[in-house]
Amino acid sequence: MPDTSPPRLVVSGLSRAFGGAPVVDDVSLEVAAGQVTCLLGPSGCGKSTTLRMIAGVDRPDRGSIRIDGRLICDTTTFTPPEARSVGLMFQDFALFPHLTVAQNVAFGLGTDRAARQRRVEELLERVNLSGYGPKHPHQLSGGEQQRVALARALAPRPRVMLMDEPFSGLDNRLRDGIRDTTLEVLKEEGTAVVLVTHEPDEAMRMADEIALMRGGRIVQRGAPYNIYNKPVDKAAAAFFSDINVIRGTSRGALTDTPFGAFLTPGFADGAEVEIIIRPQHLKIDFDRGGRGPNPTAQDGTPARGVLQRARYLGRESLVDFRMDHDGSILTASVPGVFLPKPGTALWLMIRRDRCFVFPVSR
Ligand SMILES: Nc1ncnc2c1ncn2[C@@H]1O[C@H](COP(=O)(O)OP(=O)(O)OP(=O)(O)O)[C@@H](O)[C@H]1O
Repeated sequence: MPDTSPPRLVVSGLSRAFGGAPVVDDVSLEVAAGQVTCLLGPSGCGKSTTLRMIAGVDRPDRGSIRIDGRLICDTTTFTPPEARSVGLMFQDFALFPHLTVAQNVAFGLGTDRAARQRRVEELLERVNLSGYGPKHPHQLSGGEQQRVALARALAPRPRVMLMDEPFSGLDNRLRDGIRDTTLEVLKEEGTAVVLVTHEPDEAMRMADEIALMRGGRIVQRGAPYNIYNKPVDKAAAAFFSDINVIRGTSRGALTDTPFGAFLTPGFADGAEVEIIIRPQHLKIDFDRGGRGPNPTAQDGTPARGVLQRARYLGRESLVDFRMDHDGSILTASVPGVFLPKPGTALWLMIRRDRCFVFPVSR
């Protein structure tokens, strides 16, 4: 039987202005039980304000919020935060220092002692901290404290979990492991999650769906694969990685470039376009006595450039070229170690299936 129950969380047309300046502008979201939606965007784009309205610590000027189909907030209704069944986790999550780990986790639970104890043990096991119950927060590492905070937030079985940059206070080396543990626990608990982050890697790692925000609006929503591979515009592409931009003019639905002609359907004759390509989708070939490889349907025509700088970053090498045709700099990334000397002439080709074409943005 198809599931006809409403999504766990439905946010419709949420808007908020401060001093007349819109900060959140017509934001809509649906999050199903067991799903993680990441609000992703640069600092100041309105992510935290959106989260605060869902939490009930701020009120929207317009729009509505529903949990399990129940209206908890619109311009006339306001359910207080503690009655929303919402769990919160923020960057500066503070455990109660005078309480033990077990008491921290049990904090929001009811009065049935045995049930409390069962839930605390269950959660400490889930976050791999069985046996830590009697310790105090100061005896724990930052990562362990973070896991206790997660257990505490999840203990009352919130219908929706709201997380604002929950990992940003942690050491880089700890982060990936804690992200994975957190995701596993959230999935086991089956709660709907809205996670705010400004880090694309974190969103790609955690999210079932990414809502990309800019200037208070959601500019694109979708699975990480789609957001990365079908960005709505140049800025959306650039948010996830360095990009290369090649400009041209569309004629007869084609744009001629030193890398051959690109299909640019839907553009009027004379329209200026930008062809966007990520560094990992540039292919490099060696110079064969002043010539590159032969053009192919997939990679187009090679164009010659002179290596300016090559850097080894561990997993890959990043190589900057000054292109012969116009002196522009293009950046290619190559898996592993690739460190030719500056001044080396090489040929670049562009993976046609990996390009995005947009109107010129000024
Ligand atoms: N209570 C407030 N009064 C006035 N301005 C506010 C208030 N809260 C937020 N703002 C402003 O709204 C804008 C968006 O803030 P918000 O915290 O939602 O952004 P964000 O995307 O979460 O960014 P960050 O990652 O830096 O927190 C900012 O310009 C901020 O200064």
